[in-house]
Amino acid sequence: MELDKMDENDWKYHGEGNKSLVVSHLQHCRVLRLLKFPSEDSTAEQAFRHILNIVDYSKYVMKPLLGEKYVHSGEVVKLPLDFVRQLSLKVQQERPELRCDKVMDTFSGCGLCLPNLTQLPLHHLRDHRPPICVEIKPKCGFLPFSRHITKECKRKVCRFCMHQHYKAKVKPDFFKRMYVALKNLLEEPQNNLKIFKGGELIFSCKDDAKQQPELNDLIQHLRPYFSHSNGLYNGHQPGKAILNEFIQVICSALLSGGDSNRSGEPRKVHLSESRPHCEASPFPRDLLRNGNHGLPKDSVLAKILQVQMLDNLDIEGIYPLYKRVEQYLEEFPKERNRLQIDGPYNESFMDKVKNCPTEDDGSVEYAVGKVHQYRVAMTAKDCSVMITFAPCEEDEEQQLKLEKPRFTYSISILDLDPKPYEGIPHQYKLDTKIVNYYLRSTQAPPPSSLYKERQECTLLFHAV
Ligand SMILES: O=P(O)(O)O[C@@H]1[C@@H](OP(=O)(O)O)[C@H](OP(=O)(O)O)[C@H](O)[C@H](OP(=O)(O)O)[C@H]1OP(=O)(O)O
Ligand SMILES: Nc1ncnc2c1ncn2[C@@H]1O[C@H](COP(=O)(O)OP(=O)(O)OP(=O)(O)O)[C@@H](O)[C@H]1O
Repeated sequence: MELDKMDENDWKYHGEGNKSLVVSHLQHCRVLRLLKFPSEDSTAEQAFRHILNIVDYSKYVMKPLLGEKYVHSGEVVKLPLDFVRQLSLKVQQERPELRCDKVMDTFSGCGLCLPNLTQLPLHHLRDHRPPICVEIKPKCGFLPFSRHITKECKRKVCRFCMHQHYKAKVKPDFFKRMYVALKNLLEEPQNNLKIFKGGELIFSCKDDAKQQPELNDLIQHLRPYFSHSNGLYNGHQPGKAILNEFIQVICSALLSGGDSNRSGEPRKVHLSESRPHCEASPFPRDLLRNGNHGLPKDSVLAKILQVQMLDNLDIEGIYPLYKRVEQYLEEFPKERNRLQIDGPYNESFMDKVKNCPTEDDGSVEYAVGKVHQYRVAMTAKDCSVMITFAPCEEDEEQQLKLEKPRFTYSISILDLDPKPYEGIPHQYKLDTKIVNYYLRSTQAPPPSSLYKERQECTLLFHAV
């Protein structure tokens, strides 16, 4: 990619979230991630610093915690301003209305260049069928174990379920739901699930998607990849067989640990054996009944859960520590840099995350260490996982161990941006609102709404 010869016609709109907009190259397996801001009053300097922070945070903090193989930090590129402005005009009509409250950064001339993770590197492809990519957000579903928790319901119902209740929508949580969840995901129109084919979005459940997803269309897209399934179920429900196989492929990849095919039986990590489960979801109990309660140790989901669990004090335990840091900074404002409150996110920041004292000795160092850990956990609670697979030849190295057909695959974790220190008071208030709303609305509800709530918070199996 020659940065001085950038042409907006070589790029197309790929997707966006709350904080960034992504365009993909028409020929090369690259994307550009451009920041978005609430208005055009941010400075180029701020935007540049922000994007450098994103790369450093990914490289020095999240990558060592989550694993080299899953994280692609990308590189900051300086883009011609004219190119960025033209690009912004070009993509505007593609943007979902709900996301247009923010504008693309057209003033800093900076972007993040990353591999297009919806594609597979070309050398893997010896087949005419383009890669399929599934993107999910494995939101946090574990119950907090902190002694600082004041509301008993937080020990029984996970924040995820309560937040969904608060937002009146449902999102995926892989730790508890896996296979059944994927089925549910495909049918639930408000989830964070995207499916790409050859880099093109073919299925999206996100509420900002332009069209509602159509399961039958998805089955048609998937049919050529699972053609041997067509004869199953006596031909009555070939769509169901195809979806089942598709889900199996995704589950195998998510549980594979990247090298399970080389080391034999994947090792299990028993994360939930003696832990209580969210009462709003019957799924963990079902899993336990089947003895299937562990995640393989090196699997992407185990890695993410491990980092999410760095939040071991809960926001109720973190908020007083945040106030301790604030009080200290009021007295010693110059200490902000040494404590790396706003970065830089380098090895020294990582040291503070890793070597935070286990017991509160009343020091500001302890408070800062815990606040940093909390922010890292927040990032892991909001990241996305992309599983990209394509049919492969028998002798290819990284394969999913399925009888038939065989796929080559890659797994990546994306959206690993730092969560702002200033966001902690907001998180604290939000937590109170979520819990209070949950308590208010679940105390003595009419029978019909009780039933509805359980449906919303749990995973139910529906025939496809
Ligand atoms: O608060 P949550 O759990 O709803 O997560 C927010 C996400 O909503 P989701 O529920 O995943 O659709 C939200 O995603 P969407 O905008 O809904 O796609 C953002 O990721 C947000 O993070 P940030 O403010 O952009 O840094 C996320 O906020 P935080 O991670 O900062 O809480
Ligand atoms: N490297 C990549 N390769 C392919 N697609 C990508 C890549 N990075 C991002 N995307 C796509 O662009 C979308 C938006 O990117 P991203 O999640 O980073 O935005 P965000 O604004 O940070 O999200 P959030 O709303 O969670 O804050 C993703 O959901 C994904 O579909």
